[in-house]
Amino acid sequence: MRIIFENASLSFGSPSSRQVALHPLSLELAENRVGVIGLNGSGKTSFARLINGLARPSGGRVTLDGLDTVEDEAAVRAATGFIFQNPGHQIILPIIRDDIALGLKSRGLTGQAVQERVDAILGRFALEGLADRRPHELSGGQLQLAALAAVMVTEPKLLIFDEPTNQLDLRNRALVKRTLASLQEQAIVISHDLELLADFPRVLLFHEGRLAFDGSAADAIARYHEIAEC
Ligand SMILES: Nc1ncnc2c1ncn2[C@@H]1O[C@H](COP(=O)(O)OP(=O)(O)OP(=O)(O)O)[C@@H](O)[C@H]1O
Repeated sequence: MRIIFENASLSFGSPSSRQVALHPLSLELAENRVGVIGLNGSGKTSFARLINGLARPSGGRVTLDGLDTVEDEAAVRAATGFIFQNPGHQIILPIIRDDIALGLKSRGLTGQAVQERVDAILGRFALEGLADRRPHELSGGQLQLAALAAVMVTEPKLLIFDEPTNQLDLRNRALVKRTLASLQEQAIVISHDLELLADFPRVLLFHEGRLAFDGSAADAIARYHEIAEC
């Protein structure tokens, strides 16, 4: 999808105590992989939430293949999948299989059609043996994959990951990294795990609500080190 920010901004609070999360931003993204880095509170999640319409711009507009995130909110939501920082919060039903089916049922699918698509996505992520478990019976990495499966079962064109390796050990990080690398879908990945983004073609660095750098992963990470140390 071609994502276009036209002077899009996001702020909170009343005019007398305004908190600017993202200053007006104009940019265009079409790469298959885009990384997003920056210090805590720099505006990364705000940027991501503007893309899928979870946040409405306070000024300007954001479009995805010409769909406006406000005017065409339902179509934008259907085209995008957001994988939250804490998969434990994302999975809401007690059994993994039922949670994965939920997104399909809420789109009006029933019976065999749901079963087939759930089985297909479980197979894709090698989760078949875990499908009847409860979320607390999975490891952090398995939970992250289950959350991803629950989003991907509805076949969004664009995936947005908010810190997918947060709190994962080295083995689970590697699992998530391999999974990301194997996805055909377009993905925007917010992460403090710089290794995860090292081979991304484009990385955006946010600082104090502004885009501070936009370019190769190596250059963005080098600039991030300079910012973090001052
Ligand atoms: N709902 C809100 N109300 C008020 N201020 C907010 C709200 N959401 C975010 N902010 C502020 O906007 C700024 C940017 O927040 P954002 O969550 O986009 O940062 P981030 O880069 O994703 O941070 P982190 O790495 O800690 O997740 C922060 O100063 C934050 O406190």
